[in-house]
Amino acid sequence: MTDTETRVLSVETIEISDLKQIIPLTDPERPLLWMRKGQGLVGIGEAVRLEFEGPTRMQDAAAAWRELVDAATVTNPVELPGTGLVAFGAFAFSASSAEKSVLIVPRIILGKRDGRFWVTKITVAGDDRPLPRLEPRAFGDEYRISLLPGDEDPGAFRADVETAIQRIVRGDVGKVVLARNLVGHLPEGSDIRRVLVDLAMGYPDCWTYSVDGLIGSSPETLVGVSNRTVSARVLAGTMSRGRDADSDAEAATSLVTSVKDNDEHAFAVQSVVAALRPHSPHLTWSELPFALKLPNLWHLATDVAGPLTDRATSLDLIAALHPTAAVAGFPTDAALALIDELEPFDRGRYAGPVGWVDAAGDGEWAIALRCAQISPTGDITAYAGCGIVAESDPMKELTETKMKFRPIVEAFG
Ligand SMILES: C=C(O[C@H]1C=CC=C(C(=O)O)[C@@H]1O)C(=O)O
Repeated sequence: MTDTETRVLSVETIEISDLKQIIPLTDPERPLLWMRKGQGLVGIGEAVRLEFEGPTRMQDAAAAWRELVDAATVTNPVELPGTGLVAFGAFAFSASSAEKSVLIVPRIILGKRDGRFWVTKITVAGDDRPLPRLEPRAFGDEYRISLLPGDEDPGAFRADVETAIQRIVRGDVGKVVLARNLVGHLPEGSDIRRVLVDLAMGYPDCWTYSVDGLIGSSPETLVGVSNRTVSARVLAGTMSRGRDADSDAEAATSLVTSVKDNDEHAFAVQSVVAALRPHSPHLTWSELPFALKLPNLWHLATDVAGPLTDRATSLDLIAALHPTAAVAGFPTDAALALIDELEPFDRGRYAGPVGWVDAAGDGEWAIALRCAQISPTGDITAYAGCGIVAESDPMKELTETKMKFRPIVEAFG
């Protein structure tokens, strides 16, 4: 349902004794999923769909969500994060994107967290359709899909990085994040949950998500809000994993001591802290970033956290944070202008916020990285980008995009 008239929802969460695998429960062709370390949420069906676009898409979503929540009757004795009324969301990176931003309230949500399990059923006043069945569905046929260069070949991407470096040296911008894309096609009727299982098993410490055709495994928490506490994990600065234990340790050491990567990282931390401070004046974070190990690469990482001193919801905070310097650059406006000039494609929801929000406004939102968008006709577009600073080397940045494509390329292949 996409009209603007406020829906009256009736929501009931009950605790259940067990829930094994959650991915088989969601829809094979339009799965709704949010998962990390084996726990999370799946949605079945669509009770309400709200669409947004333009420069105020996140603020509009925050306002629409407040209205929907105010009109809902919620029975929720479980009171864990992710229980009661919840919407899954995915937002376009750019204010001028042709891709819609969405909040989707499923008809049924199943969740597991800290050894507890629940089912939430959501009905819309006047909607007499029976609720979808709540049982695992067998996986569809296996498939292997190759993803090939999309709007630019690797040489053109390297040339863009070279141009970006010149602009940085000239002083137009301090850092810019440039991305490229890969494309492929998913045959009709393919079971997308196969890719999600691969991502969730291969990258258990990342957020594996699927919202309205946007799928991926992101290591970066844009913002989490729980019990009036805000948290974020800022990533920027990347090194490939070593082939053996010694070279891997060396890779981690060279990342944490790299001036180029630390510069790139500092921009990203500053942008997050500046956006969150008005809502959380007593934020804390470590002075030096740590090396976060993923199966395909190392990242420089900083965890930021603090108590919220206002009534900001997680949707208000994604509006305040997006786009961070980890996905746009710094200063933001100059970086966005350079992205518009150099990237020959619409990023869609790549590098935008993806996650969920509940009735209290709490939620978990990642930056949509290591992802692909699957269109309703099966076209797949995968994205990966890199932070460019004055010391960047175009060839190394191209190699970095290849490492960042790995989760998605391997999950489809
Ligand atoms: C823009 C991406 O990664 C960002 C997050 C972590 C490390 C990054 C980097 O080292 O460039 C990027 O800022 C991407 O994966 O497409």
